[in-house]
Amino acid sequence: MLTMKDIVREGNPILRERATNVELPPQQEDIQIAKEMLEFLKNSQNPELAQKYNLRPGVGLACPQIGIPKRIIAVHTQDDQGELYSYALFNPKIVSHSVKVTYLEGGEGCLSVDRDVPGYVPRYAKVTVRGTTIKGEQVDLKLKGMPAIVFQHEIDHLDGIMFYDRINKENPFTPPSTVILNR
Ligand SMILES: O=CN(O)C[C@@H](CC1CCCC1)C(=O)N1NCCC[C@H]1C(=O)Nc1ccccn1
Ligand code: NI
Repeated sequence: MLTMKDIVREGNPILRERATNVELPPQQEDIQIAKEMLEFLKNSQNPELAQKYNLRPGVGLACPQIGIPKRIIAVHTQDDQGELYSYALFNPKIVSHSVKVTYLEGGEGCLSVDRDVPGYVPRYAKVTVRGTTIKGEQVDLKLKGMPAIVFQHEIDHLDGIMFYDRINKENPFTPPSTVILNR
């Protein structure tokens, strides 16, 4: 099982690389990786297991974070209606998004970042994410709220982008507003 020792931390160049697409249909090796990533998230959200194995609770994980530069992500989170979003996706990409931008009030963190980096992280309020599931099916996930934010955080990892890259340098707490460009 994956534990925190498997999570690479900032400074490791792999977090700044572009991860490579996995071959489709997904091969056994990649399916195994995806399953272990999802398992880690479930374990990390189980108080007994998190304590027993000293896991930091995670709602998402990207393959580069376990030292493998492949385009595989796992998400295990709830939306504000309490609906569970539990997915492992191969080669995920945002195929459409809202103009509207949102952000987590408390800012974001990262299991690969052992420090607090305050500030609002602008995210699209709604996204459609296309990817391939462990079963080999292509899905288009229409997401908003927390799931939308988590998927965007994970897909950024596949392109070597860390959450703090998106925080406004001048004023980290400027609420990211959607500027409709004046034509
Ligand atoms: O790339 C993936 N990662 O780095 C794990 C991150 C991913 C989330 C950060 C913001 C959006 C996606 C993660 O899950 N965390 N970041 C560090 C703190 C703990 C944890 C977290 O935010 N937990 C949480 C948040 C809301 C509700 C419940 N739990
Ligand atoms: Ni992260």
